[in-house]
Amino acid sequence: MWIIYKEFSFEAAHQLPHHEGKCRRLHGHSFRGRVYVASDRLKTTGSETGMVMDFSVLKAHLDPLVKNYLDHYYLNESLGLESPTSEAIAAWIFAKLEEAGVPGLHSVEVLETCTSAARYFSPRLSTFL
Ligand SMILES: Nc1nc2c(c(=O)[nH]1)N=C([C@H](O)[C@H](O)COP(=O)(O)OP(=O)(O)OP(=O)(O)O)CN2
Ligand SMILES: [Zn+2]
Repeated sequence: MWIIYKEFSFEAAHQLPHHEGKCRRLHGHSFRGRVYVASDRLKTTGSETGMVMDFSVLKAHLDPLVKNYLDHYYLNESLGLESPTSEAIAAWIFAKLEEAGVPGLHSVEVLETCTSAARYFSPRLSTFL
């Protein structure tokens, strides 16, 4: 079994209206993230020979999401989430990539700060934690 990932990053603002502390206020982060793809085989033909998937394929899926919804956006609005926690953002990105048909999509991780992150797994892989 192999698992590969592609990292992405974006600067964005959000607020968590239910939070009883500082995160209730409008604030921003330099978010970082990783999209993970898993496979039990490597490609045996073409330019992706020896790969689970070319990293550039993942980048091509991520770039429009970053450009159109994530980078320099107010996430409550751009993602249509009342409370865009790291958990909710990771699930939102996962759903978009799943909708786009990324094969072998395993999980999406979103790091809000250097020390805080959430990772959303496909429900199909709920036993794969
Ligand atoms: N499970 C979650 N908890 C919190 C989230 C979240 O998305 N999921 N988000 C926040 C806030 O948005 C906050 O900006 C980030 O939290 P935190 O790690 O507390 O940030 P700090 O930089 O203040 O961390 P320190 O370790 O205290 O420096 C809150 N919780
Ligand atoms: Zn925050």
